[in-house]
Amino acid sequence: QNYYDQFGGKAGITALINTFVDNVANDPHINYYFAHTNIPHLKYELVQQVCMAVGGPCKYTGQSMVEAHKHLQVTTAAFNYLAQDMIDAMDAHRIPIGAQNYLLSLLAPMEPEIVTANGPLG
Ligand code: HEM
Repeated sequence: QNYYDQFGGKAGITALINTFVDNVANDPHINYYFAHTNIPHLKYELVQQVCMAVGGPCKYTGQSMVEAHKHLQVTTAAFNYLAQDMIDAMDAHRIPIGAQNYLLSLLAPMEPEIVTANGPLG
């Protein structure tokens, strides 16, 4: 089974992103970043991005990671909390650990494009 199938195809990825965005919305460490965000649009873009990343028949046509985040002052701590919210969502959807690690290995290198601010500890 390829990674796209291990994520449950488009339906599985859509369900995963719904849970992930719910987790972020309920995460007091980072939810304030999304106070002015169009959530349905964000979900749409995330589904396309993750679907394409795991080899599915989708095309991400949203903003670059630099463009989407440059005004947000994202810290490394915020990035790590968001990653944990994704892990929790993948666990909740019983995504196989190998597929989880594959997606995380694609997200981790995006950190330097997204993190633009230092936290209180530098
Ligand atoms: C690897 C990690 C991440 C990925 C793959 C990612 C992906 C995305 C994508 C695809 C969009 C939509 C772009 C568009 O609309 O064209 C977006 C927007 C956004 N992201 Fe991220 N993101 C990540 C990390 C973060 C982190 C750590 C934060 C803050 C804690 C964050 C906050 C936001 C916000 C607030 C928006 C909406 C911006 C707006 O409304 O203008 N993201 N992200």
